[in-house]
Amino acid sequence: MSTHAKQADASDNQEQSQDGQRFVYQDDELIDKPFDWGQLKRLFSYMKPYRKQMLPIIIVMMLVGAITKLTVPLLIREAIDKAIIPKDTHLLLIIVGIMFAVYLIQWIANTFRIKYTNMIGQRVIYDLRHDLFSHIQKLSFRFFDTRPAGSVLVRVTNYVNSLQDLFTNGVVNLLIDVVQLCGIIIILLTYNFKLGAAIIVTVPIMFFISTKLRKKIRHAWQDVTMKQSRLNAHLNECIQGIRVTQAYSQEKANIHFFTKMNMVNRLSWNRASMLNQSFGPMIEITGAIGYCILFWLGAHLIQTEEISVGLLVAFATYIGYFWEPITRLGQMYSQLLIAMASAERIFEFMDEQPSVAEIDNAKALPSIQGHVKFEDLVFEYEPGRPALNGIQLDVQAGQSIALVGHTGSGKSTIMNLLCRFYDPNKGRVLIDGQDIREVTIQSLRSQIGVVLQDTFIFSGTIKENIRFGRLDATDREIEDVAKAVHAHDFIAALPNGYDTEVQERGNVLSMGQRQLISFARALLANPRVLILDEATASIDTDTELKIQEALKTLLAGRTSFIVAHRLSTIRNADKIVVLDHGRMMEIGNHDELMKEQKIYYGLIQAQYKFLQDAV
Ligand SMILES: Nc1ncnc2c1ncn2[C@@H]1O[C@H](COP(=O)(O)OP(=O)(O)OP(=O)(O)O)[C@@H](O)[C@H]1O
Repeated sequence: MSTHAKQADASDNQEQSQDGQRFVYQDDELIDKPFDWGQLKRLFSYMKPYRKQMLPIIIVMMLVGAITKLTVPLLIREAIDKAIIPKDTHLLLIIVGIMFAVYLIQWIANTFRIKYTNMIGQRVIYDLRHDLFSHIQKLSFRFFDTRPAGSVLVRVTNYVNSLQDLFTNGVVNLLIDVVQLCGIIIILLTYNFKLGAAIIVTVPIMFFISTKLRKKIRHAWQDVTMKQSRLNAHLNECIQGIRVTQAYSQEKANIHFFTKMNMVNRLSWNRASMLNQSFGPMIEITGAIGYCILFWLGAHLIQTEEISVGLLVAFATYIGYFWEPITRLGQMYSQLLIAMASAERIFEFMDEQPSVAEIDNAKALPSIQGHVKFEDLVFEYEPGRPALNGIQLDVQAGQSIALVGHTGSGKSTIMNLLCRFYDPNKGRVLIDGQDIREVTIQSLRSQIGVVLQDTFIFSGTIKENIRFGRLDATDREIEDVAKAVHAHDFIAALPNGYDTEVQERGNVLSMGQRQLISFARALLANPRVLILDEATASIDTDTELKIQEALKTLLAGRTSFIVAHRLSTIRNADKIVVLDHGRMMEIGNHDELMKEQKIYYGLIQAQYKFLQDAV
């Protein structure tokens, strides 16, 4: 990034943070890097599968298109010199006929070329996006911990899109332009070296203007894109947080901030578009210089009978042809740089290895009984800040364990390690005596059910949301599990029952309803080990009772770990583990721990007091 751009950017960001103090957006750096051939090669490897089927057709069509285009001025010369001036109507008709045929061939060639380049372009983009998405799906939690969802999203959508142009037009246009430009230069120099050489002088000037000005224009458009993505990020945040905004009456402040961003966006667009508009006239002026040289020198050469009038007109037509490939070649370079930068960001994600990886000879975990053992676990999300320290726990198959402790004490982290979303820094997690790092991730996770506090409901029907637990479940099985967890009644009362569409994140459902659906989902999966992060939100007594009943069904016969908030759940647990700052402080059942009158006792006392105060 240039110093100027950096400064502008920094001051911009600062301005925004000073203004709002709330919204500060991190931008990807401006794209201005040296060309990376390795990256280009990797990118083009995506064209390999289509190399044999489509590329030959495209190249032939491209050559036919370029050659026919270059033939037209020569036909004009023939027409003027041999038919129009000598008044040979018959020959003129023949030449016009040939010209028509040439245009027809050119049109057919271009149509096919565009069709096939679009096809290749679309397929390459499809493959690239597919690979990127599949890879991201496999990445570990650590990856998502450090990246906002927005930045992942932008790479899968915007950056992949920005490569589309390169594959659909860029590459083929580059070849066409080079062939066309070389063809014109050869023709000009062959037909009249003196006149040809004089006109060609304008080529480097055009090229210089094109690349120099284009660079400025490119930066200006990148600035527009950056401002727009900030605007998008802000818009997204505002819509997601609209309830909080309205609850705190912050609409005015938000509108004010948005207006400023909108204005900055408009100004940057104005600048880019002004620069863009100045480009055309500058190239035209250079073209005009070419015409002046042509007509001045050309007229002289006609007088000395070195060239014919027809050739002069043909040369004038060729000058007209210069401008298109030169402009495009200038554009192409910046397009390539942008594409390379996008590719770099895409490949950066693709090269990211899941931090939780399978060992080479990982075997499938056989059907488990559910005996879980944590051996001296130590875990840090960030170096030097242990989230868990010396966790030692032996859980027999079928036991239920309640994990309690203050917020941030490490309850969810234990669950994360059991599911192998992270690997411990020290120690082991064993299931039925098997170290979970030695088995395949799929075989491990498929035998562990997880019900999270923030129940995720996908867009789709209620039925499909429950089926997420086991994709081959029948409708009957879905209804059975829903009945077992007491979700059937409320689902049946919905307008379309099990086929009712729920929007993204299940906004139309209440917290309790969402929980019941996630219980049904987990019950359908029928795992031997179940992890349950209880929702803290208080719900009405009726739903609370339903959830308790549902929980009984869900937990029966399974090894379960519950981040427990409800007194009823805690009381019924076989073992209660009390955590504090990542350490296990107490372990025992409710009565034992109450007798000890230590941390657990204090927590329960506090909860009772809270409940009593609330009544
Ligand atoms: N993804 C993460 N990256 C870095 N630190 C994290 C991450 N997740 C949790 N932590 C830290 O690890 C510690 C334990 O967090 P954990 O989520 O296990 O606590 P918890 O007991 O489940 O809390 P709560 O009851 O609030 O959910 C906390 O200090 C937290 O700040």
